[in-house]
Amino acid sequence: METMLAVEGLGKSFKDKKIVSNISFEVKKGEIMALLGPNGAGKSTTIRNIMGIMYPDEGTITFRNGTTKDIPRNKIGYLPEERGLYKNVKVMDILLYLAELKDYPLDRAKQRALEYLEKFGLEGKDKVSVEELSKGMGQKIQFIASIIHEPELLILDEPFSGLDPVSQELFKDEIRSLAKNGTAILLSSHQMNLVEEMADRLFLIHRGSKVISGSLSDVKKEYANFKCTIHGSNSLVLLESLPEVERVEQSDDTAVLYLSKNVDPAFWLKNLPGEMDIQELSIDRISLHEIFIDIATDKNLLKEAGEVHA
Ligand SMILES: Nc1ncnc2c1ncn2[C@@H]1O[C@H](COP(=O)(O)OP(=O)(O)OP(=O)(O)O)[C@@H](O)[C@H]1O
Repeated sequence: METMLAVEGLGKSFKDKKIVSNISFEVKKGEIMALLGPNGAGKSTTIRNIMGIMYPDEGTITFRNGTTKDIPRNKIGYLPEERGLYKNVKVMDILLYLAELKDYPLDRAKQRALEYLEKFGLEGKDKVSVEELSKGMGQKIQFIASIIHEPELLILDEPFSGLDPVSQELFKDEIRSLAKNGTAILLSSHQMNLVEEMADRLFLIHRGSKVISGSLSDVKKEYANFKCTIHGSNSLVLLESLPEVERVEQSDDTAVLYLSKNVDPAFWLKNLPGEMDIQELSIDRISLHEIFIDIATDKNLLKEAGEVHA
C-alpha cells in the first residue's frame, strides 16, 4: 500500500523546550490513522510541521512513498484546529476560491460544492455569506473546503469539535467513505468513541513522545483489559476479594470489576463463587477512552507501553 505521508524522527523545540521528540509514523493510502494525545501533547505541533507552517529541528517528513519532501499542496487537504473563514464572503465564492488555489477545475468544484452542501444539510447556503452561518455550519463549510479538490492526503485536526451528534455522524460517514475511496487520512481527535469506530491505526503521544502505536485491534488486545459489569446485591468486600480484580466501582446494585491483564474471561467467570447475586452480567474490554485516561493520568500503562505489532 502506498505511503502518502511518512514522519521520521520528528523533533521540535520552542525556546529550548522540547515539544515533540522522535515522532515517527506513516499514513498509507486508504487508511485512517489517528494521532491522539492529551491536551498539550504535541499533536498540532506535529501537524503544523507536516503542513510546513513550521519547520522540524530534527527528522524528516516525506510524501508519496518518500519521493518528495515538498508538500504536495494541490493534493493535500487540511482542516486546521483553529477555525476561520473570511467572514463577508459568500459560501460558494470561498469554496471556489480555495479550489482555484489548488488548481482544481472550477466547474467540477462547483458541482462538488453543491453536492456536499446538500449532503451536509446546507442546501441553498451557497449564496449566503459566512458570517450568517452558525458555528457548526461554518465548520461544515471548512470541512468541504478541505476536500473540495479531492486530496490524496487529508489532515483533520479536531474535525468533530463543536458539532452536534447528527453532524458528527455525517462527518464520520464522510471521512470513512473518503478513506474507502483511497484518501489517506490523518485524524487528530479527542472523541475516543469516534476514533474507536473509525481508525485503522493509532499513534498516541504524551508530553511530545510516543506512548502507543499500532492497529486499533492490536492496541485494544494489548492494553484493554477486561471489565465485568454485574447487576445484583453484592457487598464491596466480596467483590474486592474475587481473584484478578484490580479495582471495583460500585453504585447501588451495579458493580464494575476491572480485571487484571491476561485474565481468561471464560475461566474467570467459571470460578465466581456460588453465593454471588447475579441478575445480569456482561464482560467487555475497556474502551479506548479508558485506555486514554489511564495514559493521560500516568497510570500503569505508561510503564509497559510501546509498539504493538500485528
Ligand atoms: N508557537 C509556540 N511557542 C511556544 N510553545 C508552543 C507553541 N505552540 C505550541 N506550544 C506548546 O507546545 C505544546 C504542545 O502544543 P500542541 O498545540 O502541539 O498540543 P496538542 O497536542 O495539539 O494539544 P491540544 O489537544 O490542547 O490541542 C504545548 O505545551 C504548547 O504550549
